[in-house]
Amino acid sequence: MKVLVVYATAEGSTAGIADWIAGALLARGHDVVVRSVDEVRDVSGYDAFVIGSAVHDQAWLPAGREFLTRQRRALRGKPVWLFSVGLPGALRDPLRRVAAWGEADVLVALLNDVDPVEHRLFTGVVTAEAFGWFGALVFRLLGGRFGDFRDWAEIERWSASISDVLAGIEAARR
Ligand SMILES: Cc1cc2nc3c(=O)[nH]c(=O)nc-3n(C[C@H](O)[C@H](O)[C@H](O)COP(=O)(O)O)c2cc1C
Repeated sequence: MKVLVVYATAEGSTAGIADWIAGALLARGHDVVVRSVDEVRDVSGYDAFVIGSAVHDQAWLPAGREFLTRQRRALRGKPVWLFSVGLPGALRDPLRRVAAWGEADVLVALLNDVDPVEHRLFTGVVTAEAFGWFGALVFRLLGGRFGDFRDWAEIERWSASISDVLAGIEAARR
């Protein structure tokens, strides 16, 4: 099975997560290609998909949403995993929990186009520069922290679970 890992990023941390997932699948013997959504026109050669986007204003980046809409017919009937990259891990409770609840809203907006096996929300890299001075000030006042919050162990575990499902599908086809 040929797997496409594809991502939409503004600042690069989603690309890093996509690269990690692709590497983890490759290490488990899968045939994997990793690309930005802007680089992919035709997905007909792929059998499974891991698709991720950074979250801005509680929604996927337009390039990520457009990819799903553009490819919805090609994705139908194929296993698709979705991941979103936001900032819950950069906040403290109770705001962290409120931000994590937003996962449902982010996901619901995607379900018109795709019926995923699973969706995960990861925390990415949060920088003051990306927010601008006012946004950064508000974020700090809310108790937010800047930094790289990507949890590689969690991402590795998720990649391993994807690999197990792919292996099961491959075994059933033999
Ligand atoms: C303008 C802006 C808006 C954002 N809005 C949200 C949001 O609504 N929810 C969230 O969880 N994270 C939000 N974030 C945080 C980013 O999703 C997070 O920093 C992520 O790691 C960015 O991924 P990227 O480096 O691939 O662009 C926002 C970041 C920026 C710069």
